Amino acid sequence: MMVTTMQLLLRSPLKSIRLLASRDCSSYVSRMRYLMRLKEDDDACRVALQSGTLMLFHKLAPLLRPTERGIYQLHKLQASDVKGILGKLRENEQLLNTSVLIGCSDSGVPQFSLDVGSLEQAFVEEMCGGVFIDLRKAFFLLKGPEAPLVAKGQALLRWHQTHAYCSATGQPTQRNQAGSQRVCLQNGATYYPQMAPVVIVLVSDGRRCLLARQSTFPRGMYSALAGFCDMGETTEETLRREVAEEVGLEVESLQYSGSQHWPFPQSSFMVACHATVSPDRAEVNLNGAELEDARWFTLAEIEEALKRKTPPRSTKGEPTEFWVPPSYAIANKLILEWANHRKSHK
Ligand SMILES: NC(=O)C1=CN([C@@H]2O[C@H](COP(=O)(O)OP(=O)(O)OC[C@H]3O[C@@H](n4cnc5c(N)ncnc54)[C@H](O)[C@@H]3O)[C@@H](O)[C@H]2O)C=CC1
Repeated sequence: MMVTTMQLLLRSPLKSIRLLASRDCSSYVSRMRYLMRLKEDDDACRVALQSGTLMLFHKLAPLLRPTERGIYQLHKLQASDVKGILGKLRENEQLLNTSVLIGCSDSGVPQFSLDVGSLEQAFVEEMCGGVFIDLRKAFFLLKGPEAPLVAKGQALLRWHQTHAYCSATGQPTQRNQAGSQRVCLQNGATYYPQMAPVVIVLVSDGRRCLLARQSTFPRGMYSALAGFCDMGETTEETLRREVAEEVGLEVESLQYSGSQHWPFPQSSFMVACHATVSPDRAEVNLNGAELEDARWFTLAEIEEALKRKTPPRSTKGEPTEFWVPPSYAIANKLILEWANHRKSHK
């Protein structure tokens, strides 16, 4: 009797786990190698564009599509859809080639983003049945992995819009088809898209956590401390310096939590950590030039704030109570982790 591969897999669960793992891995590896090739080979990238999906932006505002259930989704188009719109407007199809490569879906479809800011906004919206929405608002509306995807798409387009000239020669720079680099036509210098590294830290004294607010924050919102890395600094050095500068405290220990690309106001690479200070050296000495307030919060206060999906508002529509950044911000993740840790160690 012939034994099929599937039957063999069913007989040996351990083997099947190994096989599935290696298949998943190879599909991830092949997708990453494919993207690598598209970044290196302009012709291959132009071919991929014809069968890939496109996220449209208008002056950096992403195109979303309202669904029947009242939620918004990223509106993904094909190259042929965009060509149709360009044809109706009698615009040159070359605009399509200004798109940038963002990634590759799980099923291996390449993803691009394109800014159609030179076209009439209302016409494109009508043609696509979507609406261009400011990125901050879009972040609130999108669910799951769509928010980071749209942030990445916008960040790369923004970088190209602001790096059309070489900072050494003042001459135009030329991009590759994927949009992963620009080269100065005069001196050959290569420029790569950049993010500014930022350390964000949730400080705890073991019992409470420290949150702060700037005067520019929405009313009532407190967040973890954050600061840009100085040239040559390590994560640990930035973290210790920022905590000392902003609230006058000395960090005793720190622990890495995670990271996030943050598109506001421009691309930052957020490195998130937890840190502790000694409870008998926890008196805040505020740097009023940077912060409006910094306070210690108890677990009960934090749990209350985490429960609120939207900030509580007065009749005039202004937030009235303390609230924390929404779930898509890594500050929220830090606060949630701290609360869970405190609950399990009470
Ligand atoms: N995703 C999240 O959960 C959170 C993200 N953030 C982000 O972290 C970043 C840093 O936060 P803050 O220090 O509060 O920001 P901030 O925007 O108040 O910047 C503080 C100062 O840093 C300097 N600065 C601005 N851009 C810089 C750059 N690219 N490189 C070096 N220095 C720069 C300026 O002097 C500025 O006044 C901001 O982009 C902010 O949006 C902050 C809190 C939460």
